Amino acid sequence: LLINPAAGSRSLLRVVDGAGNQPGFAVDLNVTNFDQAFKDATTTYAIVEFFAHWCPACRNYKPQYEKVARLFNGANAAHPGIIFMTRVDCADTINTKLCDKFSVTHYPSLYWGPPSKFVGGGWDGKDEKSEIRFIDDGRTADRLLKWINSQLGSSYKLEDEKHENGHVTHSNVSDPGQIAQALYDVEEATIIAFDMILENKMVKPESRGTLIKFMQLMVSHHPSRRCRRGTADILVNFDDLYLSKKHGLLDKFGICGKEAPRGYWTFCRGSTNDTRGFSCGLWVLLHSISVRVEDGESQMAFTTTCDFIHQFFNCEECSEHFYNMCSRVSTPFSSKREYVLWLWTAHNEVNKRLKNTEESLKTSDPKFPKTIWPTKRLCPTCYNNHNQNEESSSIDWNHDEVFKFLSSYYGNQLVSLYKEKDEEQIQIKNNAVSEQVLQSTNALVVPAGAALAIAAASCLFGALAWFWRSRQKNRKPRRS
Ligand SMILES: Cc1cc2nc3c(=O)[nH]c(=O)nc-3n(C[C@H](O)[C@H](O)[C@H](O)COP(=O)(O)OP(=O)(O)OC[C@H]3O[C@@H](n4cnc5c(N)ncnc54)[C@H](O)[C@@H]3O)c2cc1C
Repeated sequence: LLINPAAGSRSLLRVVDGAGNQPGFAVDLNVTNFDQAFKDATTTYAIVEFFAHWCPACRNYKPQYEKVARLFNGANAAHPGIIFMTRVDCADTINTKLCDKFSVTHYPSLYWGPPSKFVGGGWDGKDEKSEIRFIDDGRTADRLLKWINSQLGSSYKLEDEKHENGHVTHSNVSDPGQIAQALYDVEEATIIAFDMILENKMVKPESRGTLIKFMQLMVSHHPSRRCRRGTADILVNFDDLYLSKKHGLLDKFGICGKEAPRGYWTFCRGSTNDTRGFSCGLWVLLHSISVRVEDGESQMAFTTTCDFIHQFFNCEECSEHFYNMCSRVSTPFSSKREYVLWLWTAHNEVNKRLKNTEESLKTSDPKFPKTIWPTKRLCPTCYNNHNQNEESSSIDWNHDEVFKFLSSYYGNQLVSLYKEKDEEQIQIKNNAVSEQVLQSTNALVVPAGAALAIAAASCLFGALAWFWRSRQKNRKPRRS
């Protein structure tokens, strides 16, 4: 029996069950590995199917369950990082006590909950507050997926396929719908960026302000709701966490909360593990912030991003080259359009440079060669001259169309797909954050961080943008 302890990771192993059946997508667990598997799971939710191998209905149910597990488990999952799908054979005597703990009375029985709640957990059907729930309508694949969709507010379909990087030669010229998958990558890139900053102890007195400003930008304009909220939580506690050197506490907070998936790349997955990933996710983060800022914030977003990349992106060549491009800007940006188009042009300058380097050194990802972007196929109207070769050194761009395209691609196509936490939890968090604000006396944190965090926790992001801007205008000079 095989089980990958990093249950949610990309390399989830297929399992051969005791009866020598074909490997499946659902992961077979037993009492010896049950707790560990859920401790290690990086998904937001888990499902456990309790079955008995002698039960004919369970044998018939297995292909149904597998159809759903295919969507969420394994290297080819269409929706990785969301649900860890498992099964336990209650007819195996070593599992008797485990099945008793979940009050399993008939087979198959399905349970749903956050992975951590299954660790040492159980279910007796009486505790209404239990986060583990009995799935009362999952008898076919269709019905189980419908039940899942009703929980998550999602619209997954049994036919969904992984955004397959390899199915066309030039994947980055293909399906515009793929960008919807990028939200998880943006979250992961955010987590990695902040992990690196902490691990490498990159926050110095001279770079602290840049980090705070970038986090403020994220609180208002990160496309992921849980990253906005996680960042707000950290900002509120920023002084405690950094000045008191309690860096370990940051793990407790999590820049994108604790539920954001780790170990997956979907939109940014390269054809090998050492291409794409983080740097692609970082670009998508920067673009998605750029299309969300207000006109009046564009210059601040530009300088903050330039400083952040310069001080915290620890690819030296990348950060220096990017900063050079920043330094060439002589007139302050007065509109979001200008900033969005500048970032797009800067990215294309990097693409152009890397295209030559990668071609000569043969280091490109064969399935993702660098191109001037967007290609004609992705945005035909971005090109004034439809006959012009995309490789041409001076493409006649229709900048209005490019701006429209970028605003949609990185804006409303890139949004949080998961369901909001329940209202009660938000309220608790909201109260906790408000408490912090009342107690805080730090001039920097209160206006810039805590106030944002309250709004973030309340999900009032429209109000937040207005509130923040008015604060920015009225902000008193910092205490030295
Ligand atoms: C700020 C920054 C500077 C970098 N500088 C360097 C460097 O100097 N040297 C180096 O070797 N690597 C550099 N990198 C890494 C490099 O740019 C790529 O991220 C990496 O090679 C992975 O490429 P990719 O194929 O995933 O596409 P990426 O270039 O990472 O792009 C990610 C996605 O963004 C979209 N995209 C592509 N071009 C544009 C555009 N012009 N505007 C908007 N969206 C676009 C595409 O959908 C693409 O798949 C830098 C990364 C960043 C974030």
